[in-house]
Amino acid sequence: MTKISEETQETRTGGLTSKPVVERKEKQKKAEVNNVMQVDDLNLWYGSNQALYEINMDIPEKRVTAIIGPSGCGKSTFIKTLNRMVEMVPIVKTSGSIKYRDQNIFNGDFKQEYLRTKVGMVFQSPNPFPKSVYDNVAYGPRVHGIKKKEVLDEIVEKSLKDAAIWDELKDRLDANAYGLSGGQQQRVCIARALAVEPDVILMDEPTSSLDPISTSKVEELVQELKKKYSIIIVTHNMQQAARISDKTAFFLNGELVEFAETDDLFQNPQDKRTEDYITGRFG
Ligand SMILES: Nc1ncnc2c1ncn2[C@@H]1O[C@H](COP(=O)(O)OP(=O)(O)OP(=O)(O)O)[C@@H](O)[C@H]1O
Repeated sequence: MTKISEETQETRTGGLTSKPVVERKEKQKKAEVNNVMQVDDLNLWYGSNQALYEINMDIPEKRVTAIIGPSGCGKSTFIKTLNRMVEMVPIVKTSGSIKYRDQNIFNGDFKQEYLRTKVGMVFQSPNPFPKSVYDNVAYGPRVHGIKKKEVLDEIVEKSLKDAAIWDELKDRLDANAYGLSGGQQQRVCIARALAVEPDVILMDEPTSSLDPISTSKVEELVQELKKKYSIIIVTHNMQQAARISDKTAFFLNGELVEFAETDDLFQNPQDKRTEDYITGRFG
């Protein structure tokens, strides 16, 4: 049973990024997929309020994994747990384990700085520093001790190219990032995340504040980025999840209700709650 109509599928793709469903499925079947992160029995509490319940999830390498679900279901909490940013809230407690490349990130000897380098994050609203485009992108490498101008130049160029914004900005590297459009700012923030050579990129509703053209640029970029990086993207927009992700996780009230290949989840959901959500009966 097709849950999203042909017409919606046409509208949502706009002919930009999607491949025929059958072709995509074939590709996925052929490809051997490793996991970059593995979440086991994860629970999380804000003080006495439990926000995540017994989450088990293997996150595939070099794929786009979408997290969907109604407001307050724990999507942001979940992805911020993957790089332990959630623990910036002092009342947070967790149990269970999250492995990044087979090492438990909650272990005392797992360096948080290393985790944040390897598991980068892009936020809902573009948040460039009030500095030049160049300094924004060079910020992380400088913090990591890279000082040589030639090396920084190379990193800045490569990161902006990988974020598909080099051509637009190569003559404006000294311009203040605040003066860019929202969509350009978001791609500079993606370049800033890429500059420290992450492995996983967490994106928390990265297009929710962008116009449709900037949104489609970021969506196209995500398709490019997954060739090198593993991407986990929170989105309120089910059409976006269907357009750009390989796997989708549906969260509800802090539980992971269903996690499947995106086409399967949208076309043949196994749980009634998933079906009700994707067909718009709630949320
Ligand atoms: N800093 C915090 N302190 C206490 N409770 C919090 C905090 N952040 C989130 N929560 C609670 O945790 C639960 C999950 O929130 P979270 O923001 O992860 O959901 P979400 O699915 O990302 O929502 P939205 O789609 O609205 O962004 C909610 O009940 C929320 O109130």
